[in-house]
Amino acid sequence: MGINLHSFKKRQLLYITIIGFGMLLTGGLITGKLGLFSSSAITDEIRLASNSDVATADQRIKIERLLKLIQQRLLIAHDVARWKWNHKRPIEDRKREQDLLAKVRQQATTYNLEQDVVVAFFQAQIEAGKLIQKADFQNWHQQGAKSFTNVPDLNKAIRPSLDKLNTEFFSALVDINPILGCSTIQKSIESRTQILLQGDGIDRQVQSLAIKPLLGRKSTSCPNNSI
Ligand SMILES: O=C(O)C(=O)C[C@]1(C(=O)O)C=C[C@@H](O)C=C1
Repeated sequence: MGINLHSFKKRQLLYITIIGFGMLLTGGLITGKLGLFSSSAITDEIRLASNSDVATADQRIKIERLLKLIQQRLLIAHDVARWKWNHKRPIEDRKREQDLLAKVRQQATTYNLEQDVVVAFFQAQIEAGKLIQKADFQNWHQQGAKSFTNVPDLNKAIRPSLDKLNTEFFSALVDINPILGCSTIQKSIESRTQILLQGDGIDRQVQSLAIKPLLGRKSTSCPNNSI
């Protein structure tokens, strides 16, 4: 009796599942055939509701390339901090920041990018890097850390490697710029950030500071998700 009841319940569940799938399938076919809900805004919403990352493979490559560059730049901040700790120099160097931002503002025109967007992006990278440096200093103060050995020179090695990254940043920004306004892309940047933008000192605050300018554009649905 127990066994019979069990198998009856199992069969009931199977029927319900089959009917459910059937309804979903016919529903999909009918809406597909009639072209109902075909506006990209609605499909985007449906996709977003079911999956937070619906970027195409090509779009993901662009997003990941940019996030990897952000990560690389942020991790260099530890070397900057070590050099400044050894040389008892303040974390902030306003002159260097101003020079750097003036340079990228100029470069933006060469790359056909909006100047203010580019400046905001690099400013965010500088601010995020400073958060990492400040956390390092705080830890070292608490630990009573001494001078570090084998630290690359700020002017001869570290700053040139930061500058070198800028060329790659521009190429990545040019690539991603046309799709930055898409809500799907913005969602994907946010979700890939949690996975890829990781490493020593890169906490949530640093992450969100670094990607904020990428999410600033008014979010619209992409007319065609295959851009
Ligand atoms: O070059 C430095 O001295 C750094 O500390 C790096 C950096 C940057 O991220 O580019 C960060 C903070 C300074 O105010 C200036 C520049």
